[in-house]
Amino acid sequence: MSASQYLQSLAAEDWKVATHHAFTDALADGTLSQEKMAGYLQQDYLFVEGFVRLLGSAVVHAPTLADAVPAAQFLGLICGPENTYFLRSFEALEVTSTAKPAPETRALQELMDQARQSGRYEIMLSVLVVAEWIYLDWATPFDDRADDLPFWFGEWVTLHSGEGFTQVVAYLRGQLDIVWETLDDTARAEVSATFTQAVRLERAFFDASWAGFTVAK
Ligand SMILES: Cc1ncc(CN)c(N)n1
Repeated sequence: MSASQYLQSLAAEDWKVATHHAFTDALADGTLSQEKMAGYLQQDYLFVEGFVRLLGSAVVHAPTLADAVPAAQFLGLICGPENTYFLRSFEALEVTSTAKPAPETRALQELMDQARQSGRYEIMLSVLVVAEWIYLDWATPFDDRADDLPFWFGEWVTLHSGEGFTQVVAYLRGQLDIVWETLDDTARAEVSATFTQAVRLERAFFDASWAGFTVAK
């Protein structure tokens, strides 16, 4: 078992709920209300800012150029097509791009800030791996439906599935698997705690999205 598989197994219950969630099921079959989608995207856009800073920091801390390049390319995707997707969605759903962070969003923002400020590559990777791997897991089974949905649903599935995104997750997991081998028991325990907390917070974010965030108009 790889280190990333081992870490996933530590959070098996939250992982299962987060990747088979009523919220993402409804999103992918197009039955999610526009109100809930708008609220989710507004909160998620607040997540993206911290995520970009964290991913940028991982680029800085990658041991070699070869290790940094895939993360830097992924950064371009987030700041390009994904950022544009958010802005187009806000316009189409007729809501503003700015909202007040909900408690579940703040918890994720704090975790990302802590990971970035730790200055430790393995802690940064723990949060990044969870964020992207969970999305790959829930979105992949719906990959073939994306074209039949309004773009704010369909493109969200497409951005988190397919060959390119599968490679992003494989790269992030691979980096974590490699660095894990260099860690002592204390550092491994810290990575495990960060990883399981990240899974818990991702699940809580979907739970709150399904309950419905207040939408800023
Ligand atoms: C909360 C959250 N976690 C992960 C992802 C995937 N990029 C996201 N958009 N939002």
